[in-house]
Amino acid sequence: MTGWQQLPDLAARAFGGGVVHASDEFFAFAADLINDHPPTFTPQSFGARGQLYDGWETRRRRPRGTGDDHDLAIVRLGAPGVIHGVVIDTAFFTGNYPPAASVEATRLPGHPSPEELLAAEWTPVLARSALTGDTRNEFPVDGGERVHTHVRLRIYPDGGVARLRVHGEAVPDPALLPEVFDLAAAENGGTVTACSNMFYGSAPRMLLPGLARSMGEGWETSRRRDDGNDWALVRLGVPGRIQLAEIDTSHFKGNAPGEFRLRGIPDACSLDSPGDWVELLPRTRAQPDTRHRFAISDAPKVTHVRLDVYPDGGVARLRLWGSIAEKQRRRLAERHF
Ligand SMILES: NC(=O)NC(NC(N)=O)C(=O)[O-]
Repeated sequence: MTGWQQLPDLAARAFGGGVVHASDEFFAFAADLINDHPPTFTPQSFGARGQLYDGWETRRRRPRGTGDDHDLAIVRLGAPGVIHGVVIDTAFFTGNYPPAASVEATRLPGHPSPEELLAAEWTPVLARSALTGDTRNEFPVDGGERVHTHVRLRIYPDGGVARLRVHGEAVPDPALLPEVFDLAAAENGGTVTACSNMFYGSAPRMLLPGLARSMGEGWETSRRRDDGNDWALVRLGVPGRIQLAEIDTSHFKGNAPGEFRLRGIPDACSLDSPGDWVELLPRTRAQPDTRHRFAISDAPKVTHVRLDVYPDGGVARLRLWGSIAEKQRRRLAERHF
C-alpha cells in the first residue's frame, strides 16, 4: 500500500468533494468527474444533445483560434490536503478527448463562492501535459507540504474527461476539530498503510465519511482457507488517546468476521516490534450487520492501530474517537497553515 495512488482521493464524492464551476457542460455534466464508481459507457446511447458519456464533456470550440483556448472545471476537495498525484481519466473518450490538460490548486478559507474561486490565485500542480484518449493518465505531483482546498482542471482546447482523481493526505484545520474526534477518519488524515487482503473491497474505504450504503462501500477480504486471519493497519491522522472504537459490519451479513481485535502502537518507530503493541480491545465476538461500539479506557497515546478480523470477512467502517495533546494540536496548526 505504498505509492500516491493508494492515498485517498480528496476530490471524490465519497470524500465530500464537489464540482463548483465549469466553463461549459454542453454534452456531459462536470459533476460526474468525481463519481466514485469507475466510468461506464453504453455505445449508441443518444440523448437530446448527443452520445451519453459518464464524465464531463464540453462542446467543440467554434470558431477555433480566438484566444480563449481552453475549458475549465473547479473542484472543491472534501478536506484540505497535500496533493501527491492526479489522475485525468479519459475512459471512453476517443475521438473527443482533450489532447492536453493542466491542474492548479488554491487554498481559500471558509466556504468560497464560485465567483471568489474564479478570482482566486492558483498555484500550478501539473503543467500543461499531453493526454491519451480512453486512458487513466496518471501524474505524480511534488508540491511540497502546501495544503490546498480546491483544484482547477483546464482542458485544451475542449473535449471529454471521465474522472479527475486528486490523491493526497488530508490535513485538517485544528480550529475545527472538537476535543474528541475520529482520529482514524480519512478526512482527519487517517490512512490504511497495510492490510492482509482486499480482494472484494478496499480497506481505506473503512475510513471514509458517513455510513456505507452497501457492502460495496466497505473493506471485504476473500474467504481464508488457512489458519491465519485478516488485518488492516491504520496510521492515525494525529497521534492521540482513543476513548471509543466503532467497528461497523453493516451490510456484511453472511460474510462478517466472527471476531475482531484492536491493538495500538505507541510509537511509529517500533512498528516492527510486536512487543510494543498495546491491547485496546481484546479478541471480541462480532455480529453481522451491526455497528459495534466499545468504550476504551486508559489507552496510551498511539500513532497506529491494527484491526484484526477472525478469520476474514467484511467491515464497513472503523471509527476511532479520541483526543490529542495540545502539542499535537500546535503541530497540526503549523502543518495546516
Ligand atoms: N460521437 C460523439 O461522441 N460526438 C460528440 N460528443 C457527443 N457527446 O455526442 C463530439 O464530437 O464531441
